[in-house]
Amino acid sequence: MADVRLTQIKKAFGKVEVLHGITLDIPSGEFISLLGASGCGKTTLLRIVAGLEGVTSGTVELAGRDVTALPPEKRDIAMMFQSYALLPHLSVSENVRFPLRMRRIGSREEQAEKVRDALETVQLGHLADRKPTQLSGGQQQRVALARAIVSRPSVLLLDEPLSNLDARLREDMQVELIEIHKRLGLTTIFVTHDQEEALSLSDRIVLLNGGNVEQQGAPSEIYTNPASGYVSNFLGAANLLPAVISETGDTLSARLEDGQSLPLSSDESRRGAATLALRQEDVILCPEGEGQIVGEIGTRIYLGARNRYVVHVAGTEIRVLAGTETVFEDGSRVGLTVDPARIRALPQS
Ligand SMILES: Nc1ncnc2c1ncn2[C@@H]1O[C@H](COP(=O)(O)OP(=O)(O)OP(=O)(O)O)[C@@H](O)[C@H]1O
Repeated sequence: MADVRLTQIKKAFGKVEVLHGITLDIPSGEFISLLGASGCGKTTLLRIVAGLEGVTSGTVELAGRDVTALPPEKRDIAMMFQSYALLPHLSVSENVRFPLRMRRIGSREEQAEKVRDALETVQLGHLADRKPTQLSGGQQQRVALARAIVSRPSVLLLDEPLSNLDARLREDMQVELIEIHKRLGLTTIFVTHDQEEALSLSDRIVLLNGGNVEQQGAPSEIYTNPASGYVSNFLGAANLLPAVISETGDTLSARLEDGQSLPLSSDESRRGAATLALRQEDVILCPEGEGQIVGEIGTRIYLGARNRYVVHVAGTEIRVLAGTETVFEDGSRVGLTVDPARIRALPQS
């Protein structure tokens, strides 16, 4: 059964409609990410699930119960925000206990035990008596997470919870989130505008665009099968090249704007004007004349274990991730090869 069911959710602020009829079923225990550019409506949708924002029309059901008209405290959910808002005058354990006190959940002893459990889960048991100001940013974030999970809500809502952390801490917290999710099995809705974070954490990604669902699916599915140029572009993974697809005898090829052609897999069903999506790691650079097409190196960006090249090809620029064994100099002509099975043909954008 779906743990969270959103049906035709519309939301307007004044005369401006920002959600245009979102329908989503989230099964129990799933980790789902709402991904999308700033202003696409992610936070508004999350606040609607939490009950912090009303809907203009549509329904919110939690565990089969219509909660559309219920206030947040009557919904079995917890939310963790980007600004984790710990109470500075309370100790770590008192902060974590706070929602239990507010909702009058359990006796004092039961509350103390739940707090200990939650702090152990985020590995902060040893800091229970500290004040938030005596903690690092990452530790404060973990206290906020403990506070969100202490009442064992059936649904956990996370609004960009890692965006205030530096890159290293962020990675640690991502791993921790995955582990906690596995251990507790909470249905989790995670809002982010960071595609890598969404790809690495989620069972399913829902990509929003301007208040509509643009595409949803497992991370690998969305990554390898973007339904539109927008998705492909948003995932930051693919280069988009205009092309015309045609068949000559048994061979299928895509003619680029400068007349060069790339072979396509015979499985490709699209014909005519299209947009090719080539992922940066799928384009192989080689000496000019050895590739399927030619281009010219614009810039090389050194990334440590890899190089990223900007390559001018067919009147546009594409990005290519390559190893460091061979270095191609700026301005040199190169060949480019792509396995036809790795090329996606999207509608013309
Ligand atoms: N209380 C409000 N009153 C009026 N407009 C609002 C209100 N809250 C949000 N909006 C508008 O609704 C749209 C969606 O906002 P929302 O915060 O949901 O986007 P978001 O995808 O979470 O963006 P971000 O990643 O920047 O937080 C935006 O255009 C925003 O300006």
